[in-house]
Amino acid sequence: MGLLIDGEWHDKGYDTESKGGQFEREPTTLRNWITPDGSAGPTGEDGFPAQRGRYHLYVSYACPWAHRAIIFRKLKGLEDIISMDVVHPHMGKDGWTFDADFESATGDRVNGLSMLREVYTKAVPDFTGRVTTPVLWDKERETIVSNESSEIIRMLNSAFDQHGAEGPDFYPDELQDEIDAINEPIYHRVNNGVYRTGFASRQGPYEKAFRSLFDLLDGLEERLGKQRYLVGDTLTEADWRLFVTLVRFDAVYYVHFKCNERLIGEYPNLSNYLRELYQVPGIAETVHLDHIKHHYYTSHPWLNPQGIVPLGPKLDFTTPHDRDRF
Ligand SMILES: N[C@@H](CCC(=O)N[C@@H](CS)C(=O)NCC(=O)O)C(=O)O
Repeated sequence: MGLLIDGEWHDKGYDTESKGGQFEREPTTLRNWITPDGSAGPTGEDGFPAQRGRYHLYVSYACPWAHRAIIFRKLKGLEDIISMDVVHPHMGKDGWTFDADFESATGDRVNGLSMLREVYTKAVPDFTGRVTTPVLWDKERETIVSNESSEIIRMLNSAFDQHGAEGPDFYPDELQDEIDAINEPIYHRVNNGVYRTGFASRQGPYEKAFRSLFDLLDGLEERLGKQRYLVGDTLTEADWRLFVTLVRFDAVYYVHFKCNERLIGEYPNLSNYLRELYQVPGIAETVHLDHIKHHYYTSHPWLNPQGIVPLGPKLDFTTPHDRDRF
């Protein structure tokens, strides 16, 4: 694992010690937007109009942030409109690579590169920052549109409506305030919270992140006992953002990140909700537990020095759920 500084690769992990043992995720910096007419979005520059065949997603099947983008590409019917390549699940001293010797890892079929960091330096030769997935690439301008998943999913949700996108609107105008309001704590305390728990390098920050995570999971369990989805009876972006963490939880976060107060399988509402989302047509094929387990258990040697990938647990998200009671 490492990062680019002025375009040069440095094999360096996360610096939690200078932050008192806390893990802090660095903000993403490449934040342009694809828009229907190519005008500028809320951040970044203009010149990225929605077009069939022009854009490409680089993803990891292991990564929850990339998983959001994979889900939106699938549910919005964009698979023939936006192409996609999948990195190797192991993130070692070179960071993400395009080695294709793992089931469903594709290599780089657009730029023919061997490491994801080369995609970054092709776009920004003096790039400084972590080399993260997902990356939304513009084949025409040969540059990165965005590496911020929360914004990529908003583009996929609405920018391609005139170019064959289908499926529901997961961020409808009338629910935006409520969606934003629930996304905020879920991002800090659950999506990023599992990382804050797992990457904490001192006891105090670990316990703080752990408590904040499970307090919110308890709150979500209660909320989902009263309504079908996070925002009433409409399946929205907020649910997909939570789903990607829940689906990894029992296989990885519970053990590897020491998030072990309770399994998701032990929460009646959260586990039924997780199964309902998993069973939405198209979603199961976006979930690659082999990539997920291989990535986490082999890519953080300070947490799991031998890199043994556990064989369990036995998980079955296809059994019936009870969410149609709402
Ligand atoms: N804010 C980014 C975060 C993406 C992210 O951190 N991805 C992880 C994989 S799960 C990554 O590529 N990490 C590489 C690193 O930290 O060096 C997003 O949501 O798109």
